[in-house]
Amino acid sequence: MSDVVFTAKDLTKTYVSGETQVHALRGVNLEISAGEVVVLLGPSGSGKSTLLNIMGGLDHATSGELSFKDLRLTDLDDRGLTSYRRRHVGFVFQFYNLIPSLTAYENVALVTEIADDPMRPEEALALVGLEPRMHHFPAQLSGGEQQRVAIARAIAKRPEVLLCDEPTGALDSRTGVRVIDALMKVNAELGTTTVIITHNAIIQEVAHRVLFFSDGQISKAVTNEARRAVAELQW
Ligand SMILES: Nc1ncnc2c1ncn2[C@@H]1O[C@H](COP(=O)(O)OP(=O)(O)OP(=O)(O)O)[C@@H](O)[C@H]1O
Repeated sequence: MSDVVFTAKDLTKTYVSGETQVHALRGVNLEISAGEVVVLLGPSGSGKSTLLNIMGGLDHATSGELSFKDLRLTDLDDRGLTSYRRRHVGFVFQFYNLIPSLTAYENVALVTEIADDPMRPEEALALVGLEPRMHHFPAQLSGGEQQRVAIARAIAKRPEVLLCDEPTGALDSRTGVRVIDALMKVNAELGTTTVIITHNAIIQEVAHRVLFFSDGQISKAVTNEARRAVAELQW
């Protein structure tokens, strides 16, 4: 796990609206290696989503540097970021944003039709344990199952990076565990570098590394010598 995928140096983000400035990131330095599972923890407003959005090419930093491998993201304009996002990044958000009139299979196929070297939708759905339900519509699936469809959709284009913002935020413990299980399986089988924001501190135990955020900075980084198996998680 020594190939570095992300490098951030003194990364800052300041939101300005009228007279008000919000310093969302105040000098973030980090390296994330290929295949790592990194969990971001920290109080509300500490800058986790801001960092994830900048890493995913959804937003621009104010100053500092951020690179994805040899690509300096902080030098790219909107068009460059869009192309980076399409080729390399999968996103999973708290709300699944599935299209209600399409089946699980069709929701995933929407992405595979426009990707360069995609998996087959059934392959992506099998990876998250949903092949038997692939012809169901979102309304016929539980919240956890819908989130697993969203994960299948995010990974079907074989992104190098999967960025997850509160993927279990809307789920109860049992279904949340299955979602984390699906993310860990994708990481193990495809080697997808995975960053997970969560308010659920238990989830840190499955990570290779945990970054604690406080007031726009990483206040502590902990490497887990022994990762806990997903089956042992409970909240
Ligand atoms: N578009 C925006 N405009 C202005 N301020 C913003 C914007 N987005 C985020 N902020 C502010 O930046 C700070 C960091 O927000 P961010 O969403 O990154 O925190 P977070 O750690 O992800 O919080 P949460 O856990 O609640 O999602 C907060 O003070 C927030 O209000």
